[in-house]
Order: sequence, then C-alpha cells, then structure tokens
Amino acid sequence: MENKIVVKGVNNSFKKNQVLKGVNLTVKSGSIYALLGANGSGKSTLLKIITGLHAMDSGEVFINDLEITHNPRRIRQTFSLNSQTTTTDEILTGFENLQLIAKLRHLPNTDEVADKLLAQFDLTEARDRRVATYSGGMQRRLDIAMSLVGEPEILFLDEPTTGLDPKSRNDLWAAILDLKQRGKTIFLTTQYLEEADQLADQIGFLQNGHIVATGTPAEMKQLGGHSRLQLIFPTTDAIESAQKILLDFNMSVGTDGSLLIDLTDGVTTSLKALTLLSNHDIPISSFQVLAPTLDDTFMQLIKEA
Ligand SMILES: Nc1ncnc2c1ncn2[C@@H]1O[C@H](COP(=O)(O)OP(=O)(O)OP(=O)(O)O)[C@@H](O)[C@H]1O
Repeated sequence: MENKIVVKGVNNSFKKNQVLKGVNLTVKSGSIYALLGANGSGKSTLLKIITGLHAMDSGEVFINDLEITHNPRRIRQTFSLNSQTTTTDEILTGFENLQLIAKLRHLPNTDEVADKLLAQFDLTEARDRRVATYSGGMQRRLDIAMSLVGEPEILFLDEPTTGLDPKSRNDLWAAILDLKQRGKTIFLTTQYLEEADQLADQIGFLQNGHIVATGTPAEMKQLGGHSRLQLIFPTTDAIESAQKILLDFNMSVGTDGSLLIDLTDGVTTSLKALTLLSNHDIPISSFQVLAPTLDDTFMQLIKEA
C-alpha cells in the first residue's frame, strides 16, 4: 500500500511553548489513522499543519508525494477537513445544504450528488427538514457528508464524535468505516480510546511533542502490559488464604476486592494459579482472563512521560 500522508520532523512553537518536537508519521492509502493524545498534546495543531491551515516552524509534510508548502492548490483538491465547528446552515434543509456546496464546487448534477450523500449517511428521510430540527448525531453526519462533496481522496476529521451519545457515535463509526471501504484515506484525532480501537488501522500516540508510540490497536494494547487473570472469591477468608498461597505470583488486588494476576507467560501462569488454589481447597466464585486495553497503554505511556 502506498503512503498517502508523510510527516517528517515537524516542529512548532507558540512563543516559548514548543508543542511539536520533530513529529514523524506515515498514513497508508485507504487506511484509517487515529492520532491519540491527552488534552493540549498538540493534536489540533498537527492537523492544522498537515492541512496547511497553520505554518510549521520546520519540517516537511507530503500528501500524495507532494510537499504541501510548495503545492498548496493542487493538494487542497485532494482532501477535505472536517473540524469541530459545524459548516451547515441551520435554516436550510439537509438537501439544500449539500446542493449548495455542490453548486459552489461547480459540480454537474448537484441534486444527484446531494441525494446520493443523504442516502450514504442515512439522512434520506430527513432530506427536506431544516437542519435546525436535526439531532446532534444527524448534524454531525451531515457535516461529514458536506466534506465529501466532490469526492476528496482524503478526509481529516477533528474529534468526529465528541459530544455524541453512544448510539450516534456508533452510527458515525459505521459511516466512517464505510468511507474506508469506499477507498478513502482517513486521518482523525480523538481523545476516545475506544474510538481509536474500533476504527483505526494505525494509532499514533502524541505526547510531549512526539509520537511516542505507534502501531495497530492490538500492538498498542500490548504496550500497556500483559493479560491478567481475575479471580473472584466468595468470602474474605478465601481472598486472604489465596493471597498467602499465591505469594510467588505478580499479584494485585482490584478495586472490587478481586485478585489480579499478571499473566507473564500466558496460559501456563493461569493453570498454575488455579491448580494451586484447587489443591488447597480454596473456593472461587468465578475467574476470567482480562486482555490488556488501550486504557492500560494510555496510563502506562502517561506514567513513563
Ligand atoms: N494559537 C495558539 N496560540 C498559543 N498557544 C496555542 C495556540 N493553539 C494551541 N496552543 C497551545 O498549544 C498546545 C496544543 O494545543 P492543541 O489545541 O493543538 O492540543 P490538542 O491536543 O488538540 O488539545 P484538545 O484535545 O484539548 O483539543 C496547548 O498548550 C495550547 O494551549
């Protein structure tokens, strides 16, 4: 797969505050890249630099192998930026909003373009309603539909689901995955670990001005630690006895009183622990293996900073 976006050594400061310190990243064509980072880590600044809205102090950004500062016009036609502020006109209907953008872009068949996008984002039923009557999720879908007028190859989404309820968030995730199926390359920023987990092919974790970790969601979860065996006991006596017997294991007590055993060597550790408890007749209510999550990685990376 060819590289669609390449960021090399990007630096940026606001007066004495150096926000980006040599950021490097690569986005493959037809993939979804999620830029994760805490509040104020510089996600929006980097997005603005890549899309040419903000000048960088030094570094290079290539889109389709063209350096952005030397080819701004040509590159601008290949992507669309969906920022957190809405671009829709609430007085107009969904159809009229899309039709207007299609006309501004001098597209032929503006009605057809508008109807196709309404269908793609599950808004056909609300076609002739004023946008003021749309729910937050519908407005966000229409916003993204507006970005797609003219079929850009690349879509930049700045925190696309912030403020949406779980159902609307799921609907939007489905729409974003559908765009990937249609061959679009998507670069999004998010603070939601679950969003990155659900959508991204690659995650970049921005911290202290650098991409400190990058990989697939599965690879990123591994950085957070090992799987853990969670043991739940019926009585406090059983917990105390188990703690004495399992002293040689890397163990911690969960907030709910369960015992958590770090599975350094996977299944073998689980079997050893369960066999020991069984041999000592310690009753267990239930047990399960907890896989590492992106939250573990996030906390681990923040701890290491
Ligand atoms: N125009 C500006 N002038 C001065 N400082 C700025 C400006 N824009 C951003 N900053 C600072 O740069 C840092 C990074 O901001 P940025 O908005 O890029 O972070 P972010 O990761 O997108 O945060 P959030 O998740 O809260 O949106 C912050 O310390 C912010 O205060």
